[in-house]
Amino acid sequence: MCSNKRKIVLVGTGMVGMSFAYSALNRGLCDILVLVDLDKKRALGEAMDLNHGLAFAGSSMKIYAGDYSDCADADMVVISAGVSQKPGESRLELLQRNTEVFGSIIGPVVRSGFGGVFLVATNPVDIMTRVTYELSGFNPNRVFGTGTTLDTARLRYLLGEYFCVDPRNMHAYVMGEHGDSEFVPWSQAMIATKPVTDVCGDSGGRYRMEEVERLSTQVRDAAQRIIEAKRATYYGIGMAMVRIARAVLSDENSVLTVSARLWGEYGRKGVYAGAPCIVNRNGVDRVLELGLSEQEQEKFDASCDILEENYGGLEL
Ligand SMILES: NC(=O)C1=CN([C@@H]2O[C@H](COP(=O)(O)OP(=O)(O)OC[C@H]3O[C@@H](n4cnc5c(N)ncnc54)[C@H](O)[C@@H]3O)[C@@H](O)[C@H]2O)C=CC1
Ligand SMILES: CC(=O)C(=O)O
Repeated sequence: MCSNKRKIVLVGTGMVGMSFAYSALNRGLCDILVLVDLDKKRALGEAMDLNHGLAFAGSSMKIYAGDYSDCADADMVVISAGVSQKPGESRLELLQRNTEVFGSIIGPVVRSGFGGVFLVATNPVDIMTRVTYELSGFNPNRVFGTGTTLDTARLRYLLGEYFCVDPRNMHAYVMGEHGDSEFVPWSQAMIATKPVTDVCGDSGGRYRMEEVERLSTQVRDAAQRIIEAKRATYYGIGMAMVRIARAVLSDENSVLTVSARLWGEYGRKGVYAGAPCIVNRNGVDRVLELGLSEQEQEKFDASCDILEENYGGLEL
C-alpha cells in the first residue's frame, strides 16, 4: 500500500458510485475517499452530503471532491463512470459509449503516478476491465472488475430462500460474463460441504434440481427486472464493491468471483471473465480452477467467446 492511510479514489459519482461510497462510509472501509466525476458540481454536492453523515458514522473518514491528481498516492481507483442500461437494453450495448468514457479516465489516472489497484464496475464490466488493462498497461493482477460477484450474491440469496439456509452457508458461484451468457456450475454448488445435487437427491422430492436450476434464470434476469421497476440497480453492487475493496485493503485472500484476466485457467488466454479468484492487496492473486463438468466448460467457453468477439470489435 502507498501509505498507512487507506485511500480510495472513486470515479463516477452516480447511483452505483454513491451506493458504494455510502456503504464504504458505514463500513469504515478507508481513511480517505475522493470523489471524481465529469460533473464536478455533483461530486461536490455528494461529498458535502456524505460529510454530514460523519457525525453518525462508526469511524472517521476524510471525504472530498477531487481530481485525477488525487490518484497519485491512492491504494485503489474504483470506476463506476459511464452510461447504464435502459429497460430492454443489454450490458453489451453500452460497450462503445463506455469505452469512449474510459478513454478520458484511464490516461489521467495513470499519468498521476497511480500505483495501486483498479476495480471496475462500469458495464459491460468484463470488457471495460479489459479496456482498463489495455489502456493502463498495468500488471493484469492489479486490474480487475466486479465480474459476477453481484450475480453470485443474488444466487446465494435465492438458494438460501429455497433451502431455508443462511446465504453465507451456500457455496455456489455464477461464472463467465456478467451478462446474458453467465452460468452456474451446479456440480460445484454446496450447502456447507454437501453438494446441492445430493441434498436434492436425498430429500425424498422436497427439493428438486429442476427448481434449483430455474433460480439461475432469475439471477440472470434480475437486473432487467430491477431496471424496469426502478430504472437502475445500485445498492447490491455498491455493497459488493465494498466487499471486494475490503479484500484488497485488508489483504484478505478472500475468494470472490471477480472479473480477472485468464492466462491458461479454464483453457482460456487473454479474456477477462468472472471466475472465483483469491483477492488480496495485490488485486487478483490467482484464479481458482474448479473441476467443471464437460457441459459446464462448454458454457464457460461460449460465454468467453462472446466477450472475445465483442472486445475484438472495439477500436481503442
Ligand atoms: N458491475 C455491475 O454489477 C453493475 C454495473 N453497473 C454499471 O455501473 C455504471 C454506472 O451506473 P449508474 O451509477 O447507475 O449510472 P449514473 O448515470 O447514475 O452515473 C454515472 C456517472 O458517471 C459520470 N460520468 C460519465 N462520464 C464520465 C467521465 N468521462 N468521467 C467521469 N465521470 C463520468 C456521470 O456524470 C455520472 O455521475 C453503468 O455502466 C452500469 O451499467 C450497474 C449496476 C451493477
Ligand atoms: C445493472 C447490472 O449490471 C446488474 O444489476 O447486474
